[in-house]
Amino acid sequence: MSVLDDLAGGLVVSCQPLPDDPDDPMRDPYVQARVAAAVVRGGAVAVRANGPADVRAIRAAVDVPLIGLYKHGAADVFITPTAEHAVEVALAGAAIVAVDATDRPRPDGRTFADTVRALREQTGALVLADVSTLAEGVAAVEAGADAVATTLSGYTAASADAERPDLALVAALAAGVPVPVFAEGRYRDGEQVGRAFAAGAHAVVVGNALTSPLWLTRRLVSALRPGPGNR
Ligand SMILES: CC(=O)N[C@H](C=O)[C@@H](O)[C@H](O)[C@H](O)COP(=O)(O)O
Repeated sequence: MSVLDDLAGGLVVSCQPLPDDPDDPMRDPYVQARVAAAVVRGGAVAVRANGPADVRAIRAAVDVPLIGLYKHGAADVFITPTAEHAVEVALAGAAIVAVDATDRPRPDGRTFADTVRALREQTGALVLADVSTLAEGVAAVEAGADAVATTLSGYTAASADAERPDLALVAALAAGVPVPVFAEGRYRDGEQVGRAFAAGAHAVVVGNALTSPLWLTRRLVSALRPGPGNR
């Protein structure tokens, strides 16, 4: 039995500050650990978290498996861009490490397969490949990924026109790769989560719609403002 089996049919909650706002007041490991404790109390089967400090704090606060990632740098590939980032977040307490597995150049010039190999040599963590297309998912599994996630659909040139959330990619991956598929990215309500499971998702990851007061408030405030379509 792998830790992935424990997540089948479950809701994973991503507990992270907003990446595009360095002054998000939620950017604090203690705060993220309390958010994680709340979502686990509410029924989350796993928590996704960014960076060794948050992963360590959350690891101490909850008993569920952690999906760790390490956002770093300003290059296109910024979700766990190197093997060193992957190892660091695994050693902080992530049972599963999420790594960008898109076909874009990586900042260290190595391949996704190199990163998977290094992580395996140094830790017991599993690898969740964050992809934006079916082809990237197939390549990631060939390179050794234990699971794939639709996290980066809508964030790459190749997926700019994809639906949001990308249920078609969930269905294509579920039919096209022999590993668990995580539906992630822009899931906002229970109806969308249900559709992801119906499309073949192993688990569904929800972030901002559950864990970011900043994102939620900005969204509501901008909907209240008079403007085209809002009158
Ligand atoms: C593209 C990127 O950087 N995604 C990140 C991945 O960890 C997070 O910023 C997202 O919040 C997460 O994927 C969950 O998605 P949403 O918050 O839409 O439910």
